[in-house]
Amino acid sequence: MFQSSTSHQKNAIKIRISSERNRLAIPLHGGGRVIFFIRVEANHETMNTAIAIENSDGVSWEDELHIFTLVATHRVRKETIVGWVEEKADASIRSGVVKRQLNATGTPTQISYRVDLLSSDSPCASERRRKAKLGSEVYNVGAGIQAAMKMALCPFDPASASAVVSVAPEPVAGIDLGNLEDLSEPLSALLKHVSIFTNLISKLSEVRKLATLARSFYLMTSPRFTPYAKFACSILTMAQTVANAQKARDGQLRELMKVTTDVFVFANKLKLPVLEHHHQTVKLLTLQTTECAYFIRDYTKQQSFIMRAGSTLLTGGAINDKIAEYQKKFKDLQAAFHHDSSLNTEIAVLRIAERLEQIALAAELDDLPYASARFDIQEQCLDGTREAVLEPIFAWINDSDVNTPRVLLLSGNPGIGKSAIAHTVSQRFNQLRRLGSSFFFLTEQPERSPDKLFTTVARDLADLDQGWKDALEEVVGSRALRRTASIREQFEQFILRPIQRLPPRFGPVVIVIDALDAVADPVARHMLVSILSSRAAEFPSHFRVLITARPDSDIREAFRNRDGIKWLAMETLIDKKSDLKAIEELFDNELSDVPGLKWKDKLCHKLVEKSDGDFGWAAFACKFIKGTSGRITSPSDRVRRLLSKTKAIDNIAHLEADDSESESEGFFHDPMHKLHNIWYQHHQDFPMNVNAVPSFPVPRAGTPERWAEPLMGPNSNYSSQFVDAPQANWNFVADFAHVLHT
Ligand SMILES: Nc1ncnc2c1ncn2[C@@H]1O[C@H](COP(=O)(O)OP(=O)(O)OP(=O)(O)O)[C@@H](O)[C@H]1O
Repeated sequence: MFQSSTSHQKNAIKIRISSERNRLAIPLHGGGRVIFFIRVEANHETMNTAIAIENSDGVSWEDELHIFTLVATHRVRKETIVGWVEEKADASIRSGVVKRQLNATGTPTQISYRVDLLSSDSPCASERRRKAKLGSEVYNVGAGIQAAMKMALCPFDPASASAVVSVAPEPVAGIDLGNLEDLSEPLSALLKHVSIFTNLISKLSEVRKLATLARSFYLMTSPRFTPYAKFACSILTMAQTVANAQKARDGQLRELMKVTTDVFVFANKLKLPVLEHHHQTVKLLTLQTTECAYFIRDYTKQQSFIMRAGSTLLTGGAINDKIAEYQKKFKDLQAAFHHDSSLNTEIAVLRIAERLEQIALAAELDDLPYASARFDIQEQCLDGTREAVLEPIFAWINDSDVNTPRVLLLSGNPGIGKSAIAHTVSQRFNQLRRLGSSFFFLTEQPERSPDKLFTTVARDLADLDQGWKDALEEVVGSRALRRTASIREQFEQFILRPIQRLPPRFGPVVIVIDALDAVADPVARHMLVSILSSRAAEFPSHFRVLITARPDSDIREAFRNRDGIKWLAMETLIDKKSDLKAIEELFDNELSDVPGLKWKDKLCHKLVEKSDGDFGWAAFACKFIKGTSGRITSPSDRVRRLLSKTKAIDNIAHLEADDSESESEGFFHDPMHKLHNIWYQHHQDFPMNVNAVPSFPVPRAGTPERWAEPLMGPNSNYSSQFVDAPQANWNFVADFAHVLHT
């Protein structure tokens, strides 16, 4: 094992490991596929190299590890240590390739490795510099614990970060600020145990998923532990970097980390069935750790934050009280494991609980128009799906860099799954008590109108945060103002003004606005799009506003190349392979019990292929196959029916014709959805002229001919409705008719 000397600890060391060809003669037990990997241990942390498989040349790795100690392991069904080397990482081993005999193998086995000091222009060093310069670590939250560990353990190079190390501020009264370097050790230990825990509960999630998936597709209530544990790890990792880079100390914070670590050490010793039994406590533990991680990250990072807050409510006393509350919560959680009881309390969150001073006159917030337009737990992404889209969104939310764009536009074509993402993000941050507000526009629900957006957001924020409530009550002023219908005035008075009065906050506050494209009123839409795209920078740095929309031309134009805006196109993020796998799982769970349907049958697997990764279609297919009314009664016939038709929207009408009694609600039954899809299919652009379209009476069932009838026949009752429509609509009508006939 390499023993790192103190003098080397601050340097990044690269270890390149490769076995000597034909020399890794390790006795294999029991046959089967043998996988080799190298486990490296350093400072009580472990990590594995990529997997290698033996071939005629032996086994070799080309991997870079930025830590010091090394153990080689060999896995035959279960993990077995087949040999190791132990060595001091002194100058002698940095003189080129080193060959060593592995200890503890039956047959003499040699491996060779090289240890290099990283040059200052190596990717690792420049990556570290880049991140240090940004002042925060940007992590792909979902990339997994190993990645987080890798980043965390990349030894800190003071030279590369010195340009950005800030000078510790004067201590604020009541807060013991000293040398933060002292925090890196407890933080490291906490990170290690959170990471072990993440791996542990990922297995638990698997167990739970089986049970969950057996339930209805739409009812996804499974506790989603792993993402939070990953959050916590990633956020703690950021804190660790900052803790390394800055000079301060806080004994209480260290104590909090110790208490938290103790809980994880304890929890990590529990067996899976026990954790399964305590799933509510496990969930609370992961949520509480994430909340605590935000606190530790921002506390260690933002001395100026504390300075500014010092004069208000974030005095040392308030922070100390909160740390004590966090500690108590963790102790309660540990006790819940001990006493076989479950905790049903909410997590402790640092909020400004006391009232702002000098509030002139508290106004009645009920006067502010409010729309019930929040997220719906049943509309979330199917568990484990769309991680490739969710992860960059979580990383953006958790990025503590003050320059992070406040607004993220997630664009995507109709039915691609934008709203499902918006519901998922809302739900996850709601559980963390960090969802400021969520507003889902729906064409068919006009009460979710644009002139209620900002007032609803303002009231939701007031429910979340007493400080916001105070600030809002103070600024809303007269009744006339509270009832203003001007979107701009609402934004300025009910969002921006309270923001300016607020002291800084710990951790992110997330606001989700879904389906901006569904705002039909052109004047209101123009105003909303303009405000959201041009005034993003006025939100405070911990605000994250996620907006989803189809890529209509007005939205594209407004959000393109704007400061403070991040734009992700869903099409570029989707991982089709994993979508297909998730759809297969969905079909498996939904259809395997359907009487008379042999799910394992090739026919059914063709459904997966046919879905082409489209969750909307997959959900529709399940519903259709399980339907009990209509002319086609046998589920297998229904499958055949689905497979015999193209996936084009118009053929769903055909299916309905044969099964006219089948459920008529749902994704493909929404006439507006169909019309938008057909428009997009032909123009690759939005918007179509939505004003004329709602008046089009799309029959809920019928053959394509019947659908086309109102458009095609000059004497038709319906076609007269289009006589006054602008030319653009005639183009649309022509396209629509064309699609129906092809
Ligand atoms: N990851 C997912 N897991 C389960 N269902 C999904 C997923 N993604 C999408 N769906 C389902 O697919 C259908 C279409 O998704 P969604 O409404 O989110 O699309 P959209 O991009 O918002 O469409 P639109 O632009 O028309 O509003 C819905 O029934 C939704 O529940």
